Amino acid sequence: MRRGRGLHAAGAGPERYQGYGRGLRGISLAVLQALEDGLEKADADPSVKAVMICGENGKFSAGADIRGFSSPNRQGPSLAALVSLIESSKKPVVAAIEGIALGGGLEVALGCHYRVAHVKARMGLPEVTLGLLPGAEGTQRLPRLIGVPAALDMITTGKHISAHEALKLGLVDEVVEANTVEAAMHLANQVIGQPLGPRRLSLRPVPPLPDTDGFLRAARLRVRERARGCLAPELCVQAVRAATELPFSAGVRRERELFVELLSSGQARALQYAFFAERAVRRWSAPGGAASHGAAPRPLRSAAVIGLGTMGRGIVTCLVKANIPVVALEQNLEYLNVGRKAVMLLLEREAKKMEQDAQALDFHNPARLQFTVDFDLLRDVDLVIEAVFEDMALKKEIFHKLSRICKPEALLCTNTSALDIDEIASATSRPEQVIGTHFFSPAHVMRLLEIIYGRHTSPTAIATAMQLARALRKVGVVVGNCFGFVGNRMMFPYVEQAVFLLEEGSRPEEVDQVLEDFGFKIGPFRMSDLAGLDVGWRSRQGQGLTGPSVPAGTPARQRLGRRYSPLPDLLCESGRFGQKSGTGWYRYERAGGRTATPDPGVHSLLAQYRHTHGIRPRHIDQEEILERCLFALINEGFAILAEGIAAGPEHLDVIYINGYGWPRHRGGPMFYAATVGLPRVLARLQHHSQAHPDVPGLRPSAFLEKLVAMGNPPLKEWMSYLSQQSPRL
Ligand SMILES: CCCCCCCC/C=C\C/C=C/C(=O)SCCNC(=O)CCNC(=O)[C@H](O)C(C)(C)COP(=O)(O)OP(=O)(O)OC[C@H]1O[C@@H](n2cnc3c(N)ncnc32)[C@H](O)[C@@H]1OP(=O)(O)O
Repeated sequence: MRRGRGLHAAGAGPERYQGYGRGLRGISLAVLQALEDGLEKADADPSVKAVMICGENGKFSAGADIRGFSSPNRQGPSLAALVSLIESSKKPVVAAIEGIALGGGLEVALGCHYRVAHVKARMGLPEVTLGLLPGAEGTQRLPRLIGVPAALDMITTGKHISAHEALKLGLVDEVVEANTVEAAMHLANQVIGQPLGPRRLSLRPVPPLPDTDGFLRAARLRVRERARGCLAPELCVQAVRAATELPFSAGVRRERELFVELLSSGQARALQYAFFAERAVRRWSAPGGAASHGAAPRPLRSAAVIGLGTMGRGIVTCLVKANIPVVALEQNLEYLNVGRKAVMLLLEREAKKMEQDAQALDFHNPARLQFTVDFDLLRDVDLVIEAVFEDMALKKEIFHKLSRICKPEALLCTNTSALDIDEIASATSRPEQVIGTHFFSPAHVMRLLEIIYGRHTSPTAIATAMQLARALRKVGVVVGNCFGFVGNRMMFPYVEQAVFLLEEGSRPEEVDQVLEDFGFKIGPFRMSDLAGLDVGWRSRQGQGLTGPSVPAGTPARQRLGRRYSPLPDLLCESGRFGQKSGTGWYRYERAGGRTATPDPGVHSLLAQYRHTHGIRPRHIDQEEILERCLFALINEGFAILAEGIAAGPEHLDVIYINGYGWPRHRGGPMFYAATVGLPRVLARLQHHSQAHPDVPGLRPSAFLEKLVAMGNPPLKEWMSYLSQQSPRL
């Protein structure tokens, strides 16, 4: 059998037919055409008794070309027609699934009469993650094959399942360890002459449930709750409902209507943008022209983590999960023992979640995970991640020690959320090996890794840190060095606006509600309570914004000539540190509790505060809350782009989606700004800035003004309007 590119249609008889495509980049029109031609020929050729369809290079198919959904020449309908054509073939058609069968690829396999999968193959219908539903009749065939609950789970989550799971569900007929194509040919030869009716999924009834309607109603509520405004999961449920209530052809029509609704919702465009943005950020560039394509990473065979606080514990856990042997270091035995217990607990929980793979973690083996107070054990590791608390002096002391102890090529990472990487690097004799790796809490869960290069960081160090992100299954985003880097720097004006809104008349729960309705996983006040209000308090003390170092006579609501709100400081001074102390912007059931309840104590504190400062509270509507918080954040994003701290708007969006709970179906803050339209963002910032002239965060960035003056160009062209690339890139 000859193998080319793309899905192949081949005869199990003497004639073979094949089609060509673009492999992982999706089923192309050429592949569709070739499959159609092949099938028609096979049907017409009496010497062909059966047909086998396989992919190229060990991959069945990654599905439709995602870029095609936003192009005027959409290929959708012909894919559905092809699936029907396969199913109606008079000769048995067998799918040989190797590697992956995703989306339209799996729908092609569902049109086949039999499916054979390689043991390592993975299958799924990830359309929902792209804001769509399986629109080539997949929502109608899958429930008929594996039942409503399992089909709904696959279709509404988009998860990939293993060959073994697929076999258990009845999605495939056979799983093989050897040659899948040969096994499929063998099966094809065996089934020649057997009746095809029962194998045609469109002719099968959907297996009934005791209460299908109740099940689907509950499922709809569940996905709506989880989706936070994202339409696709709910419409997926509606499509599956159609399969249970309508004949196949009417169900297909309903599927198509729902698909078109999703395609035109704007959310699909945002989610597809996010898909490509996450891939685009893998390509990075740094000062002096260094870039991903020219830099090779060093091997990462072992690592050390310094500091077993919340962040350190999570980082150790993800390194162990990534199969990288770790030395975990604390400053004394007492802290080490506390840290060790916490890490073991985390790993046990992770092992439970991973079920059959748990043994692979092997974390009781000292060769995999070692706890120590001895810096000398860091001598040979390839990578050190320092994760002590945010204290510049302490970090510098540690890095000075590291540069004496570690081997010369070891990568020295600091887990910091805001501190100057160059200053930390200056404590070493090898600043080219020093890099910032900003993990997000909980570090073993959150997908983002902000990677910050300093003035001297080498391209090899950046490439190695990106490799680390990949090994940890995180999305690494390379950014420049400035206070707060990208994520936190954009977060400061957002949180600042949220607090100003409280001064002016809002309540924490109102502001949170508006932002959670927008789609954020958690509003700014719930988030601050979760992170701990003392963290920001300590940082503001360090910056001289609050505490004894503030010069006498400084107005309470002003610092450095700009508006300042002492409200968060007042909360901390009264022992309100958030969840950990049981009170913060909200009240919790106990210290460490997680259920936030609006707190009358905070309401009266706000009333008292406004009275003290002569502020007359006013009603603030949802639009103002949204605009002031979001546009301030976006405005900072434009300043970051103009300064060259990030290579493009996609970087900011990927950071926000993966690290800050920005709703993915809104594509990230910069994509959202483009959706709203830059002229409107500018006009509203101008409006709010006029109302609050002492708030620099609302003053429109020059880059935003320039883009509007240049006619509101599309997001992908923004960076070309910077007069020269910033010195940092
Ligand atoms: C007018 C309306 C009519 C209504 C009728 C509508 C009918 C609808 C018909 C069909 C529905 C079918 C829908 C689909 O099939 S949607 C696509 C579903 N597939 C996916 O979502 C898979 C997406 N891809 C992945 O998850 C991964 O890429 C992977 C698991 C396949 C491989 O992962 P990895 O090895 O990590 O590689 P990369 O992710 O880095 O990918 C490499 C490279 O390939 C690009 N790419 C991957 N998949 C696609 C794709 N499906 N389309 C386009 N491009 C794809 C990816 O972007 C990378 O590109 P690079 O960054 O430029 O290298």
